[in-house]
Parts: sequence; structure tokens; C-alpha cells
Amino acid sequence: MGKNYSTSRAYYEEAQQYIPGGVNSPVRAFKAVGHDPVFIARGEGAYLYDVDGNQYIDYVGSWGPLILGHRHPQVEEALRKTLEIGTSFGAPTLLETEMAKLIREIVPSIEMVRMVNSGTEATMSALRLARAYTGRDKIVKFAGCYHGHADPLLVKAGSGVLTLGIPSSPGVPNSIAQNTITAQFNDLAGMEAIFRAEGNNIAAVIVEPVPGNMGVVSPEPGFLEGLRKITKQYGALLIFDEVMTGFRVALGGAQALYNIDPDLTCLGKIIGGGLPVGAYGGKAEIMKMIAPTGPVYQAGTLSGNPLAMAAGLATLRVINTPGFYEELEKKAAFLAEGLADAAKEAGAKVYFTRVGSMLCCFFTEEKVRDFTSASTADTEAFGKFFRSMLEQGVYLAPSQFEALFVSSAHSMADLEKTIAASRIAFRAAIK
Ligand SMILES: Cc1ncc(COP(=O)(O)O)c(C=O)c1O
Ligand SMILES: N[C@H](C=O)CCC(=O)O
Repeated sequence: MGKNYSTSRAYYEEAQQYIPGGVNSPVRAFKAVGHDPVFIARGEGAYLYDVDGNQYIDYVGSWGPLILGHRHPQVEEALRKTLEIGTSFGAPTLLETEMAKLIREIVPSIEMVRMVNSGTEATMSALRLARAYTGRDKIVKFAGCYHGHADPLLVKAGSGVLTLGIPSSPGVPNSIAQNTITAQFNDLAGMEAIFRAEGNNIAAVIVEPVPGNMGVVSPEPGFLEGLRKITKQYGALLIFDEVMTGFRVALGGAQALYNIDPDLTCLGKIIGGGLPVGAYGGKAEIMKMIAPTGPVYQAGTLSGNPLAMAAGLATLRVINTPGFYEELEKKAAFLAEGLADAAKEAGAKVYFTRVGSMLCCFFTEEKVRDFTSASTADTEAFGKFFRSMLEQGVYLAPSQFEALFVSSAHSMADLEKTIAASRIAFRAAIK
């Protein structure tokens, strides 16, 4: 007998009358997987519980922030303490300096940092700063990379827009889109050609160093190094969008993993410990151009919010302990190998990618290295796989083009249960 989703269904019906599509972010609507969204009642450790009482092993982790799982005791304690002093002051607190100091200690390329409220704000503000610093207008982004929903970045984007087939959204003026040049990830020759043609007009290259919004894609050896070299050569800035990879693929993010020194870095997700947050930072010489030290304006009523700072700091302190990433790596590798074996056993043609605790299972025989190869994935097969996993109590991101996140809250038993479920789900996917 199938799971009962009747309460979720009723809540979804009602929500659609008041909220566009019934959701406050499009990917939550499960549009690409042939299922209605489940409404969540609560989370605990590695688990989600829906309003019908179904339990799921959660691999979405609120789209990446919950590297410690739900309701980690140290994060809860920090939030409780902060609630006692108030929720927002619109004035500086010591928590903000503590956050900035800790970020700089862990990510040395970030000499100064400005807190904002979302990843979208972080990338949007970093671009404005890069344009002001270089005095140039054009930016380069990669097809399938998602940097939030600011106008200049909604061009051939990933995540929900890719899932819904609207990667270049209506509403973005041509005058803005034409300053965005799109390149292919892992194609250094293509990047060189772009710079030969437009190099002196390019303010910045913005990249997800490990793209996680067209599924997960690994940078090939030399690619990120090549971006660093070419941007330096032409006086453009290199912006690493580490909203997803920051504190995820390694403590110091992708820049530590691949030993690259970007000019600016965007952060979000994990640094808010599950509360709304974003940040952008980098070389002091560039960051000092931001108001009030410089003329580049950027502000925020709730920026540096004490609750977000407290939850983020508590999270960073837990993950900044010896052995944390080694343990996470072991779990993620175990899960990836188990899923790959299960797919093979079932005869499913899939291509697996994994960088640290970010994983993806593409339903394609092609090696996935960019947007074009990611797009060969059979999204129908993914939908069948997703529905079977959900039915068996495993909550995956409802799109082929999103990442699966392992957290420290996942036990080996959770991972084994997931692998066992996938044996059935891979068979269902190829029917
Ligand atoms: C790499 C990346 N950049 C930027 C964003 C935008 O962040 P937010 O959703 O907090 O605006 C996201 C996620 O949405 C992301 O994955
Ligand atoms: N892939 C997106 C962010 O990483 C998913 C979050 C969202 O857009 O709701």
C-alpha cells in the first residue's frame, strides 16, 4: 500500500489559492517529478516528518545549509540564548564581528566581508562591486550555473529555471542580459576566445567552482586555475560563488579544495545555520569600495541579523573541529559507492558525480562535464526514481538538476537504508 499524502494534498490545494504555485520558491513545487509537494511538519536530525506523519531520510537539508541536520543542539542553544536579547536591532552587534573574523580565519582570501540576507543579494552585490572596481560592464557566467535571481544572472541559469525550462527568464531587460556573456563550464579554450574578443570590457567571471545547480559537476584539472590566470591577465575579477560549496566541499570551501585565490567570494546557506543569510567578501582593497568607506552602495535592514549570526556561528564552530570533514567524506563516499552499485545491479544507465558531501546521479550514459552533457539526462527516469525513493521514505531534491547533500546527522544505518531503497528505485526508473 502506498503512503498517505492526503493532508499534504489538501494543504497544497489551499496554498495554491493564495501563493503562486502554492510555494515560496519554485523548486519546492515538485513540478518536474510528477508528484505533489509534501508539507513538512518538523525536522529532527537526519529526518523530515510530513503533515501526514510520514518519515523521510532528508538529503535536501533545506537546499544545503543543514550540514549538521535538523535541530542540532548547539545551534538550538545559540538561538535560544540570542532570543533572550532580542531578534533584530538594525545596529551593530559583536556577533557580526565574530562571524567576519571566523570567516576570514577559515577562508583567507576573504580579508573583509559584508553580511546580507540571501545568496541572491550576495552575488548581485559582488557584481556591482566588480563593475565599480574595474569600471567595466560585462560579466561572464557559465550555462547551468545558478547564482540566485538577480537580473544579470538569470541568463542560461540552472536550478529551478533549468528544471522548469525557463533558463533565461522573461522580465530581464535585454539591455541587462546583453552584458552577460555565457560560457561553457570546463571549456577553457572557449573562455580564452571570449577574453580575446571582449577581455577589456569584462568586469568579472562568476562561477560556481563546483556547479551544484545543473546537478553536481566536477571541475576538470586545470579549469579553475585557468580561470584565475586569464582573469588576472585581463584585469577582470574572479568571483567564486560558494553559496553552496562554502564550508560544504571542504571547511575552506572549493577554493581550499582546489587551492585557488579568487578576488571575491559569495557565501550563504551554511553560514546561516538554517536561517536566512548571505555574505560577500574578498580582498580588502576591493571591499573598501563599499559604502560607507567607498561609493558603492549596498545596504540591508536585517543584514547581520543576530539570530542568523548566532545559528551560523554555532554551525561553523561545530564543523571547525578535527575530523568533521573526514567523517562526512567517508559517509558521502559510502553512499555514492552504494548507489552506484545498486544502479549497476539494476541495469540503470547512470553517471555519478560527487565532490565532498555533494552528490548527483544523472540518468545518462554520457560523462557529465557541462550544461550540454547534463541536459542529456533522462528526466522522466529521474522522476520515477524520485517517486519510488519518496515512497520508501527517502527525500531527495525534486529535480534531476539539484544536488543531494549528506549531513553529519546521517547515520550509517540511514545510508544503508537509502542504498537498499535505491535498488528498488533504479529498477522502477528503467521500466
Ligand atoms: C550557488 C548558488 N548561488 C546563489 C544562490 C542563491 O541563494 P539564495 O537562494 O539564498 O538567494 C544559490 C541558491 O539558491 C546557489 O546555490
Ligand atoms: N538550487 C537552489 C539553491 O541552491 C534551490 C533553492 C531554491 O531556489 O529554492
